[in-house]
Amino acid sequence: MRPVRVVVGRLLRFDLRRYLIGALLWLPVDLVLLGSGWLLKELFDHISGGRAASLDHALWLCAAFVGAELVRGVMTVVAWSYGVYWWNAAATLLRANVLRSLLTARGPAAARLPHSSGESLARLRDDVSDLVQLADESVPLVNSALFSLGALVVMASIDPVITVVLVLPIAAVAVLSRMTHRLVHRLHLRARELGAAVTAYLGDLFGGVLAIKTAGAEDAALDRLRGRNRARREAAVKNRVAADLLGTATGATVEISIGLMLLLAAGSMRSGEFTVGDLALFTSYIGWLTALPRTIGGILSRLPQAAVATERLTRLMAAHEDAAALSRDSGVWYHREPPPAAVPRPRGDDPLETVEVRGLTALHGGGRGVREVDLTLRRGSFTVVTGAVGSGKTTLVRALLGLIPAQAGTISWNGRPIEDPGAFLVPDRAAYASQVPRLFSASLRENLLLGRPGDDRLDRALELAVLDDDLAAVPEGLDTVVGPRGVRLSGGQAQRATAARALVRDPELLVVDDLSSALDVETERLLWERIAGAARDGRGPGTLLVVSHRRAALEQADQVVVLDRGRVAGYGPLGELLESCPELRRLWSEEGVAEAEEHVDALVRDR
Ligand SMILES: Nc1ncnc2c1ncn2[C@@H]1O[C@H](COP(=O)(O)OP(=O)(O)OP(=O)(O)O)[C@@H](O)[C@H]1O
Repeated sequence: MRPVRVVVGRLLRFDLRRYLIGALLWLPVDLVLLGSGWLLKELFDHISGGRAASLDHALWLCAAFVGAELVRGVMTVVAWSYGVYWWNAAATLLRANVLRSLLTARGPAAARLPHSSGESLARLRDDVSDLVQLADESVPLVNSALFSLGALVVMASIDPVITVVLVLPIAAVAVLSRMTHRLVHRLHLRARELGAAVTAYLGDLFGGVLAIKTAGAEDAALDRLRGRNRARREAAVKNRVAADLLGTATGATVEISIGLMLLLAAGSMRSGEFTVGDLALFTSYIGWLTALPRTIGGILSRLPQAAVATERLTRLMAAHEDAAALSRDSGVWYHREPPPAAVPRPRGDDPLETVEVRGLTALHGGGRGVREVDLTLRRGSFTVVTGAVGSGKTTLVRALLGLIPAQAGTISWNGRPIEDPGAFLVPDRAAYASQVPRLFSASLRENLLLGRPGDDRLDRALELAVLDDDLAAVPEGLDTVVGPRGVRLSGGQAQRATAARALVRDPELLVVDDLSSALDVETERLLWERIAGAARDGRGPGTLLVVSHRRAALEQADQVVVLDRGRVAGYGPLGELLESCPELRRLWSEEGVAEAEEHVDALVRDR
């Protein structure tokens, strides 16, 4: 439970002033209750003739009671509205810390994310809410404890015996909550898990609408959704029934208490020791006295939920970050402007001379990947990684860039080992254009710059990525909204946009993962000619690491790395390898056939 204490403690402190103001606003709400009970007692004593009756006095008491209740109503609205602000700020803090760690902290973020984005979102929504809710319970806990103390003192001063007897059923509520909290927790957790599973599946469905339609799998997909929803509904009903049963037991306690009080008070009332006003006061306090055991029961049942939430959220963050980082006061910018973003590293600071990879082993869950790869990238070199499908090309470049974890090996920059490649090999030291393009629903300009200032680098990047002609064809040029909610670019355009996004960062090392899947031979040839030409003239990234099996790329290369089932099968200049490496010869001849076929197809199309 220590991590939960750390998170809740920090949540309470991060905006202490607002938290205290919120708590103080609730205080009168509970204290007015004490006063209302006393006013009721006075009123009923007057009406029942327990005191010398005076209509004026009774009316004043009525007015005071109504006034007190009005004040309580207004204070409830004010305190609640203010509390919402704190609640949201606390939730934002947790979410911002998780996102910050996912986006910036050391270590590959992909390894920390659950399999579906829907599940990640469900965690950011539900787990965060569980933690903030627990912290928020501290206010009713203190207030109901203060009210209970005050009420018990007042009641005991009137009739200590009845007070003690009344407390017994209320104590029973606390015991009941304690006894059932494991069950309630288990049911809650199950409902949460199944809810997250439905959210995750919906996310998959939305992402895969086209695949489902083209496979004619609509019914099967809906059946599966219904199945998951059924399980979720059953869990939700059980969860609700358990919570409501507990609530009903609490309500019944109040009625039992009132019954007990009537039985016990009957004799004293006849003798006049216990007045109608006392009865009114006791009745008005009893209902509110159950708030304390209910709040304690609620906190006890939330504690295990909060432990699960803390663990799940911490797992989304980098390995070295813990509950303290989850709730670190990194600032929530509601009313102020956030501080300016960190200024990119100035150029010329330790420029790339060599990047050396030694004994790099990066394996996926099934044991596939790359083993013991050695490779040296010199300033100004053009290196092509090639190999058959599944030979480990993507794994190699991603492990080099620290985007997936490596089990062994070192990567050095100018002879010095890089401790955390994921944090070090970033723009403008290195930029990566991945094989699968990812465009956001924003203008093409925003997609390429992603927060960088736009300058002449953008035009140059568009030209090097052979996107300049395509731009003329899209309706609003760089201002055209692309991505899932905009104009759909073709596969080749999207891949070149990804390449342009990497180029605009003006990196010293440009890493490009297999563009050939969506580019025709001629476009790819033009692209490598432009990029290699720019590297020679100093107008583009000096050092290139490219995954490709196309002749267009291989012909530009100073050195080629041939991978075969995760191991280096050949490493050197193209000419030498074509003589010494059978695997490259095989790939080269296959590629020649493919290019010839593509050429013939183009001729037929043009005719
Ligand atoms: N996330 C993963 N989990 C498990 N296995 C993986 C994962 N990613 C890749 N692999 C496996 O690792 C091996 C190398 O994959 P990789 O994507 O690096 O090959 P590649 O040479 O880039 O293939 P392609 O030419 O198809 O892009 C393959 O056998 C692949 O199935």
